[in-house]
Amino acid sequence: ISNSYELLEFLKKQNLLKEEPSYWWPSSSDFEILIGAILTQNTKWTNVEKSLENLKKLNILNFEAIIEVNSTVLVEAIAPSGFKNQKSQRLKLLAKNILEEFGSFDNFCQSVNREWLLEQKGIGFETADAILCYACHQEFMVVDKYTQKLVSYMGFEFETYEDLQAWCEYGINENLDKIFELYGYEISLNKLYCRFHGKIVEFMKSNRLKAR
Ligand SMILES: Cn1cnc2c(N)nc[n+](C)c21
Repeated sequence: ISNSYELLEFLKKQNLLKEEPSYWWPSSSDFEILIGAILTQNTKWTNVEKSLENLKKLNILNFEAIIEVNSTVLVEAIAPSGFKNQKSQRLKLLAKNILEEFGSFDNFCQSVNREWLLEQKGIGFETADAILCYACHQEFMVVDKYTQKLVSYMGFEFETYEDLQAWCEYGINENLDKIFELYGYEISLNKLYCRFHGKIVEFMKSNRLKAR
């Protein structure tokens, strides 16, 4: 495997997403993905699902409710995903800033850029790209520790998050015609990034690599 297109081709053959939603990241609303992207930091996805379940029961998966809800209630609701005090403060602040700056979730998704997100407390490259890609459906690919591990198995080493991201995005963009053949239709670049990252995560979680 010499580029990210060949990696995608290899992963596609494993049918890793057959049980998964078409954009991989599960959600009944894109707003929920914004919250999940913060909650998933430094914890297992199953813990995030528990926190999201709690938030759904409280019916507070919207900006106004996240801002208004009593802090202790929010802290306890997101406790399963860890760092509950820090993450609840950051969720409230982010909801407030987005409402002030963009007025609505839809306008946020159309207008927000990576720089604005990176200025928000508690949002680094991976969280910003997860929000941009999965919640806002903009053309950014998420890379993470799973991606790092998989490409280093293939003999690639990258100094930075953005070098790894560039390698993943470049191979895809350079081979779009072959990818449309592979998928049998002109899949959007955002959906491609969503699924490619999802395949990498599911592949690494399936321990197929360790077994080899
Ligand atoms: C959405 N999402 C984010 N991180 C995930 C993970 N590790 N495993 C599975 N899913 C669905 C995830």
